[in-house]
Amino acid sequence: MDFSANGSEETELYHAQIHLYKHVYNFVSAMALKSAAELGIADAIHNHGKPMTLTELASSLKLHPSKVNILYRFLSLLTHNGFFVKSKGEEEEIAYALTPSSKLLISGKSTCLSALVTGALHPNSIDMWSSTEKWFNEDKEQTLFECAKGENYWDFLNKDSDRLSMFQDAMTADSRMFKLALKENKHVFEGLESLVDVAGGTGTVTKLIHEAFPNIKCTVFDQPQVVGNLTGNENLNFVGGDMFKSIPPADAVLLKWVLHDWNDELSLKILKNSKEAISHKGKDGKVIIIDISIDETSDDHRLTELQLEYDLVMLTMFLGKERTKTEWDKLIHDAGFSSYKIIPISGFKSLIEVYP
Ligand SMILES: C[S@@+](CC[C@H](N)C(=O)[O-])C[C@H]1O[C@@H](n2cnc3c(N)ncnc32)[C@H](O)[C@@H]1O
Repeated sequence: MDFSANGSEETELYHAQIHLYKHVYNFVSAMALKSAAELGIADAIHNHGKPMTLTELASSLKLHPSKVNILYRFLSLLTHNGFFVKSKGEEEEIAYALTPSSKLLISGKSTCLSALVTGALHPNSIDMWSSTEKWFNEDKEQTLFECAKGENYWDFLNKDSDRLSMFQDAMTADSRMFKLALKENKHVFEGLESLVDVAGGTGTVTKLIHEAFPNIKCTVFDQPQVVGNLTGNENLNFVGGDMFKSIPPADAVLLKWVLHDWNDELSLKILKNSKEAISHKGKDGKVIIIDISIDETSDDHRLTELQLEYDLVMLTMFLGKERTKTEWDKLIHDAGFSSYKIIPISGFKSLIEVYP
């Protein structure tokens, strides 16, 4: 479409329409990506060892012949969106190759994010969005999830072991990416004798820390139903409990992807309990927070958009929030800590070292 009639009212209108439609249909791109993860397209191309033609791909995915053209249409959008690239295969047929983004869907790799894609886009997480109107109009403090399903997300998960494992698998996928951040930020953990990973899930992050620093006594602390059946070794143990009551003592408390689940009042409680847990180390203890820190001055539109989208996910699921630098500053000081340092890691998250 030609918008060369610069500045005309029509041009502005067309731009506005495209902008609006683009945002309306963003969900189609998300769902096409989910289909790619479910079908295992990246695995098929990876296992083939070279770009695959549509026919090869459809046959490897064991699709019914009537679905080959449907696969082609999905691949067209996914290719446009940067998940595949087209090249010329043998006999000049178009073949599809992986890109850095679709390589994140190869199963068995430490960087595989398929479980995050399918978990985040599962009806369990998506259905609630049809209740936003009711949520806005109800005179009640509750999450959108609660408004839609009649119970909070944690109760919903805890009722069904398949749901709980799906959630933990999504978290595990995200946590595995931490390996890179750990490599780049070894100094944060050097010199520690003990560490407690609070709300550490099934321990993916702790295991990576344990691998890199086998001498640190690591504890994964989470709800009893999450860690109850897990066993570790001499320097890696699992403890069930409630972080709002107390946290096991250690030189350092790790809070990865935790504080964004909670509002300021509850986050303060977790931070104060964390301060208590490191109190035996005096000024040498520390709390390590891994979460998003929104930089309001950033001109990276895509990054800020992702961070703000995460903020709405946290709000709707948990009444939690992604915090700006200013909000972190206030929360950390309100919890009684004296100083902190924000280190950007893994693209859109930050590691915040907090000192008593
Ligand atoms: C978003 S997940 C983060 C898991 C992990 N830190 C990670 O990055 O993969 C939040 C975790 O908080 C745990 N949790 C929720 N309430 C808790 C409580 N009261 N005490 C301890 N853990 C809790 C959940 O079981 C879940 O594993």
